[in-house]
Amino acid sequence: MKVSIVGATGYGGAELIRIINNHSHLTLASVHSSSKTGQAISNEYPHFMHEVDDILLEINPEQMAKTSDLVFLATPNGISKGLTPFFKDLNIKIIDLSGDLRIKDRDEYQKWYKKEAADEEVIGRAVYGLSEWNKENILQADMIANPGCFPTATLLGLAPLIQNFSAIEDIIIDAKTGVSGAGRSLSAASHFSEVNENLKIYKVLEHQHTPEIEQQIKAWNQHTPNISFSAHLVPMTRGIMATMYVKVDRGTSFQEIWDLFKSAYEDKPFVRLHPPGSFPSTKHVYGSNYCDIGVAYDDRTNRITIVSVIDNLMKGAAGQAVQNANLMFGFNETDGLQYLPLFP
Ligand SMILES: NC(=O)C1=CN([C@@H]2O[C@H](COP(=O)(O)OP(=O)(O)OC[C@H]3O[C@@H](n4cnc5c(N)ncnc54)[C@H](OP(=O)(O)O)[C@@H]3O)[C@@H](O)[C@H]2O)C=CC1
Ligand SMILES: CC(=O)N[C@@H](CCC(=O)OP(=O)(O)O)C(=O)O
Repeated sequence: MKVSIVGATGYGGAELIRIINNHSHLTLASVHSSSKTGQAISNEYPHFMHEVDDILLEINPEQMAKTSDLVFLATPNGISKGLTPFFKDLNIKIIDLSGDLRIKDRDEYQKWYKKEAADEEVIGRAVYGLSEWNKENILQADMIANPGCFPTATLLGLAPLIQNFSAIEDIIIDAKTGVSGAGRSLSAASHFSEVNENLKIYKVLEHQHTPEIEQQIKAWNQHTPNISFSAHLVPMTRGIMATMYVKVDRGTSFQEIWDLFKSAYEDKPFVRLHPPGSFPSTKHVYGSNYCDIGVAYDDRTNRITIVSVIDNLMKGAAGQAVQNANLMFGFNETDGLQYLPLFP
């Protein structure tokens, strides 16, 4: 299968190139840019030198549909909602890495993203690509809204509880991310001297991933309460850790919780449970498509602590996007993604 990438000069696009270069069924047909056409992608990213030297092309949906079966849109929020209508009647599947097509309620999107939402029809067509939990719909889809990085870590950690435990009182999500989550473009917030030796909370009560997480947990169980979510910037390049505290309104036991997680994830190749009493760190998944999870239960407070880690550029973006492409085209779910994490 041939694929093209819009936004190839960004971190998500570059990670897609790295994976596709190693994939047995996906081949890179073309890379596209809105600002650097005519340059080689290896000029932008010298680590691709002699392996991927494709020239960046302009974004021409009709031309792309002639040479590709699938296009990845690795563009900032607000761009793909304008691009997707041009692909509408063309024979090409779409995986959008941005937040544009994830939120079904247009008013909610506008409230949290502070941008005009995509057309109703496009949003209706897009299938939410949380690979582990929406497989049946992804298999049939021709357009995927790839989940956000924090929602991926959070939802994989919460799923076994929300889906099976009806009595949940309260959910607090305390999340941390590395700086590559902000993309490649320059900003004061990701400046070395403002990130190094610093720990910063941001977008307090305003984070755009809040409605995405709530949309999915309420789809699993409509009685689930709203979440308290906070994001922190940590001086590291890659990685997300979501530490979640879930209060239940009846006594349970570690064994009951553990059994739910074990049965939820025993057949899911990219979700690994840490043995009781041990917890993952971001380096356990660095550069890989794994989501590692650790769980504990405090019988003094009736709170369950879940720690979920991913690499934001892999399972949080490009890795999950390729996992979804594998499902859409009927390949093995793990094709091209069987990297062991880079350690140390
Ligand atoms: N970084 C991460 O960890 C994650 C990112 N995402 C999402 O994935 C998407 C890509 O993120 P990321 O790669 O980090 O972002 P970057 O900022 O690194 O890259 C985005 C790319 O989009 C291109 N672009 C900018 N404006 C336009 C435009 N008007 N039309 C077409 N292309 C444009 C730019 O390339 P050029 O100028 O060459 O066109 C740029 O390189 C975003 O929506 C992000 O929210 C999702 C999960 C995790
Ligand atoms: C460090 C940092 O700024 N991270 C970004 C990650 C957003 C992202 O990539 O997700 P979307 O596709 O939903 O925008 C943030 O927290 O907003």
